[in-house]
Amino acid sequence: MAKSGLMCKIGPSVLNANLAELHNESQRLLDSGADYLHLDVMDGHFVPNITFGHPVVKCLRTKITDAFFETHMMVTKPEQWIEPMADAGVDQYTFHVETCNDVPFVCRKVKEAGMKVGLALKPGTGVEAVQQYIDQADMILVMTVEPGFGGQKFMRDMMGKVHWLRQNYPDLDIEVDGGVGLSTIEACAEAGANMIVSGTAVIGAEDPGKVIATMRDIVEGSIQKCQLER
Ligand SMILES: O=C(CO)[C@H](O)[C@H](O)COP(=O)(O)O
Ligand SMILES: [Fe+2]
Repeated sequence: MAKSGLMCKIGPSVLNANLAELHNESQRLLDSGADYLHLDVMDGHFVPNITFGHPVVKCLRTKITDAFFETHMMVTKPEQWIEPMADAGVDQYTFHVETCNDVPFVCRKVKEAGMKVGLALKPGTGVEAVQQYIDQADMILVMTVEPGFGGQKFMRDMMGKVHWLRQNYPDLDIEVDGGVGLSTIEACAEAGANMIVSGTAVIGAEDPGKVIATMRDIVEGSIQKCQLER
């Protein structure tokens, strides 16, 4: 039996939380069992919405020193924010290939700045847009909503991309983001996603810890099943 190091990781998004309480809300999610924080950065150009940038992330880092921070960069110029985000204490810099003229250059710069590289795909972008760069990335993010807003409906037809990536790259970290919760996690797990972003479904839950634990059980079950079949 082939052995894989694939791990399930649950990374809540604070996008729809009360951002006046960013530190407390983030800490509550980590105390509820989150493995990392998914921080949605929007510039009002790449997506029709604005959230926060590196100054806010830097402040949050002074309060939360030990958690893994991923920034999901929904910005027109991903190369512009590499240094500021590294300085803010970001661990993984996930940027969209649609807006990037030179993906290998940005991957290299992100690594040189000491961060992991995530490559993100909008729903309309096929996996062929990242295929040639997979060896330069630590993770591929398959968006399951149009980026820009939390609380949207999960796009089930994105699972074909996740499945294709998992079939071809058994040990790759594959993240899903958008509309993921208890009613959609099985589809994500069966397709092969191992990094799960969940915003509204976790933030709005009476017991976020229970939602995170249930999603983890389902994803870990799929990873085990997949390993047994290999
Ligand atoms: O990148 C995003 C939106 O562009 C968010 O991460 C995502 O939408 C999470 O929120 P929800 O689970 O509520 O959909
Ligand atoms: Fe996101």
